[in-house]
Amino acid sequence: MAHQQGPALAADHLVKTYPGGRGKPPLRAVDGLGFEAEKGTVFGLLGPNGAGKSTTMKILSTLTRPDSGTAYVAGIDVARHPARVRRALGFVAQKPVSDPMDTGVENLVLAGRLQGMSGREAAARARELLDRFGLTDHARRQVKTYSGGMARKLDVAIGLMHRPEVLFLDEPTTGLDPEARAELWLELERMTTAENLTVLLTTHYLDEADRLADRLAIVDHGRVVAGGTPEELKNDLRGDAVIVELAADADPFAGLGALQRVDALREVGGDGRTLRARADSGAATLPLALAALEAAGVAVASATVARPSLDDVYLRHTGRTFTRAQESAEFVLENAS
Ligand SMILES: Nc1ncnc2c1ncn2[C@@H]1O[C@H](COP(=O)(O)OP(=O)(O)OP(=O)(O)O)[C@@H](O)[C@H]1O
Repeated sequence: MAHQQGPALAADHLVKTYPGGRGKPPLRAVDGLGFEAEKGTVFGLLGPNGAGKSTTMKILSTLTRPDSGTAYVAGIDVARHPARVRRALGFVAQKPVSDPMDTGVENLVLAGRLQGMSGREAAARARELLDRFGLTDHARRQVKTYSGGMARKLDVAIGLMHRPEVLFLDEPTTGLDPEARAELWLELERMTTAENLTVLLTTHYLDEADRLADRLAIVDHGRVVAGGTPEELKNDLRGDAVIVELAADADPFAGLGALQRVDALREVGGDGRTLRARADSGAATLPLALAALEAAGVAVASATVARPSLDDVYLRHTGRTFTRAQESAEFVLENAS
């Protein structure tokens, strides 16, 4: 099924607006978004809840149509040949697709049969995938007895039954405990190599994007605000982050003023009692920052120096920390329900 020349995934100027409903204005969930992913790589769409990642994935997987823009999967135009696109991709949605009353192997074989595989072919592929995901010993147990991590692995295996060229993973580790997340990361890394897959991954976990994605796009309000390899994005920031947590009774504005007067600090900003800045050498600059705060009478609770993280990249490009963006997205979701 070698369809394509050029990138395995390409999206250009995608726009998608949802009707508002109940007197609310329409919502532009995707607003001119574009990216390209090379064959055999993992491409990450990183953004907080509501940034437009799932909608982008739905457009690329033909589940919804964009208002405008183009998208290609495995070199196939999504708008013109949706059935061919669906054959070329595997989709692992946020919600489980397996039937909890069926066994693992039954779920896999059914998925294969639905994709047009013969019974024998489906059984062989199921065995192969159960082995790859370490589920062979649990193959004949009902899925309702599986742990969250095992059920997620089965979902990924179901998405792979028909040997897709491209696998879409929508927030694959949401809801898993740290151990299960780490194990799934390992499996995903092994699998992408073994199957020579191109993977499109959405995530709101910075560490997941950092670990799994060869390249990523940071998505905010339906747009790509920055793109590159995780290393490139972090290196672009140059220098260390200096983070100062002020004492409960300290005045954050006085703290900001004091840090802004330290020559070696740049990009000074604050979020409540947390003040952040960048410095070429964090270790050398931290004492100067603390001295400036002390001279201004601003009490400090703790101070840290850190190498640039994707959180810093996000802050640089969106003006807010990822944690804050995620919290406000969760607040909106809770109040909408
Ligand atoms: N079918 C729909 N109808 C109306 N609004 C929708 C619909 N689907 C998504 N939205 C809204 O569009 C915006 C983008 O949602 P989307 O699910 O694409 O974001 P996301 O980055 O994937 O977030 P999440 O991690 O929560 O899935 C959100 O504000 C969401 O509420």
